[in-house]
Order: sequence, then C-alpha cells, then structure tokens
Amino acid sequence: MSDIPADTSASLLTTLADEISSSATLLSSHIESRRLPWPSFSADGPRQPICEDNEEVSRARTALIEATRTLHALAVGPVETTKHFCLNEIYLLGAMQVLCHFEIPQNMRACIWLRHAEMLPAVSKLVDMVKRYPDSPEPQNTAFSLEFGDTFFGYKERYPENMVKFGQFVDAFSGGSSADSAESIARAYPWETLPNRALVVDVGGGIGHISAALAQAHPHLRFQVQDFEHLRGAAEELMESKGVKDRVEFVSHNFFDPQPEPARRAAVYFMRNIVHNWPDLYCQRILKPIAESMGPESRIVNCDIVLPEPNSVPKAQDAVTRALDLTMLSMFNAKERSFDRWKELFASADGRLEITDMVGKPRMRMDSLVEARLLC
Ligand SMILES: C[S@@+](CC[C@H](N)C(=O)[O-])C[C@H]1O[C@@H](n2cnc3c(N)ncnc32)[C@H](O)[C@@H]1O
Repeated sequence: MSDIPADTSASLLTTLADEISSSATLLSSHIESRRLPWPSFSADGPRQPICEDNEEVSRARTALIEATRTLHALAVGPVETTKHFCLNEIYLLGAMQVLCHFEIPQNMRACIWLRHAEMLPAVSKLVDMVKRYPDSPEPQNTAFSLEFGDTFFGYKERYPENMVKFGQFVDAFSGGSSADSAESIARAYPWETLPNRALVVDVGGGIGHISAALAQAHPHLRFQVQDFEHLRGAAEELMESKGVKDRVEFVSHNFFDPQPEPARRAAVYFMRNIVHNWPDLYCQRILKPIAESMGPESRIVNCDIVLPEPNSVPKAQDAVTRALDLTMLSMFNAKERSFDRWKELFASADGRLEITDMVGKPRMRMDSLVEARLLC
C-alpha cells in the first residue's frame, strides 16, 4: 500500500483518472502513427513494452503505470487488498509451482522456474536466516543455504543445468538476450578512447559473452576472461564462433587471489554482476587484489545496480530494485548498494580506490557502469 499518496481526498480519484486518460491517449496516438501492434491479452500480442527510445512516450507509459496502480489501490482499499494478498497470492504461487514442476510454462520459462524452484523455497527461510545469523558476514549463512544445504554457486556447481537456467533467467529478467545486453555495454562506455592493444580483464567473466561482444565492437582491444577452469571449454568455443579468439583469452583464476602477472597494470578491470553477489568483507577481498595490481592509468569498471535515492524514480521501478536487494540478501547474504555505499565499499577495500563517476547505463538493464581509479 506504499503507493498511496498521503492525500486521499475525493479529487484524487478523478485527477488520477484524467492522468490515465491523457497518458493512454498519447500512447495510442504514438501506436497509431507508427503503425505498431496494439498491446493485447492475446497469445500473439506484442511482448515488449511500447517504444522505450522515445522519451515522451516512455514518460507517458510510466505515468500510466503509476496512476493505474495508485487508482487501483484507492479503489480496492486496505482491507480487500490485504485479503487478496493473504489468499490469492499464496495460491497463485502454489499453482505456478505445480505448473513449473510439470514444465508447462513456455513464455519467460527460466524466469518463472527460478522464482518457483529456488527463490520461493529460499525466501521461506528468511526468518530463520535473520534469527540465526543476524550479523554474519559469511556468504554461506543465507536463506538459500538453509533450504538447499549449499551456497548459491556451490549448488549451481553441483547442478550445472541450474546454472544454465540461471543465465537464462538473468537474460529474461533484463528483457533481452545476453547478446543484447553485451552489445549495449559495448556502447555504454567510451571503450574507443582506450589505447591500441589495451588489455581489459573481465573478472568473473563467465564464458566471456560480454568480452566477446566488446572485442567485436572494439577491434583495437585485447581481453582476458577470468573464471573457473570448468568454463574454459565453453568460453573457447564462444570466442572461436565469434571470430575473436586471437584477442580474447580465457584464464582460470579465483578472484580472491592476486592477479596473475600478465593481467597486472591492465587498462580496465571489468566486473559485471560480481560484487553485488557478495557480503562487504568478501567484496573487499575481491577488490583488494585488483587495486594492488592497478597502475596509474588502470581503472575498474563495475557493472551492477546503483540503488536510486528513495522516491527519486517511479515506484514500480523502485519496487523492483528493492526486491532485488532482498534477493541478494536471501541468496548471498549480500545487498544492492546506493552510489554512496559503492564509494564507501571501494574505499574500504583500498584507501587509494576512488569512484570517479557513474559512467554509463546499458540499455534495458537496471545496472549502471561505475568507474574507479587509484588516487594519486
Ligand atoms: C553472476 S555471474 C556473472 C558472470 C558474468 N560477469 C556476466 O555478467 O555474465 C558470476 C560469475 O562469477 C564467477 N565466480 C564465482 N566465484 C568466483 C571466484 N571465486 N573466482 C572467479 N570467478 C568466480 C561464477 O563462475 C560466475 O561466472
């Protein structure tokens, strides 16, 4: 019910209804003039929201979502809302779990699967986690571990097919494919300003799909993808298929260890969706060896969510980032961070590390690119 503004006077109903009408009219004109498919409930209706790259249309869509949510909450009222939440929601989740068990959902399958097969059982242990490990800095002390008897990534190592589904979940959740996402990171940072043959180290880079896209878009750069040895085969296959194997090498490396000699003084240490998966103490252990290997021209480019200040973004978007924060807690005993928390974290890993700026925002994703350098 946090969406309901303090002023619930009678006029609010009609003010919201007017806003809904004007936003819907603007969206309709846009759809008509561009001959776009109309949003519909039919199985073959458009899957993506209406035009994200037109700012006026995008603003109208956000206003429509906000106003309809608020109007709905006002019309339903607190008692019925609570009743629906207590009854409908829980059986909706149960029914989806049954459907997932029999592999029936096709659309957004990996997204629905992760929510029901892993997140839901894990979140049911959140009370236990908070009671048992109130101040634990350890990544194994999680709701996930209480349910599955292992850390999130330990469990994925035992069941590699779940790691594949996890990758598909991340793609589905960010609204595209890993190729779309990698391609948008290739455009979101001024990679072209790096010197010829400069080395980019992709720390915890998985099979290297981001490095492969960056290498294709920026032929003057070299890459080293660092991750666990068992990913080497898939990584080398990917580089071969993308035609970049001469400039992208895979190196087996544990990111808690000192950087290997050839990766010292690299131009960029790039990390995407690494640091937010770890509690502070472990983030410091990841960042410290990187800081120690940086030269005066090196920088870290970190790609993770930067939590918006409260009430600074539309409520629907804010709700997603706060839910992701709770996901990090339940799965990893970790958290999402605001810009100030990111600054504190980097400085706490090595007093010379300073976040210079938020340097870009990949399209479609909630992540931002944050750049850190060594203070002279
Ligand atoms: C959420 S995935 C992100 C992968 C990749 N950066 C991306 O954006 O697609 C986290 C990655 O960290 C790797 N990882 C976890 N612990 C690691 C460690 N101690 N050393 C190196 N890599 C690790 C995992 O194997 C996985 O590839």
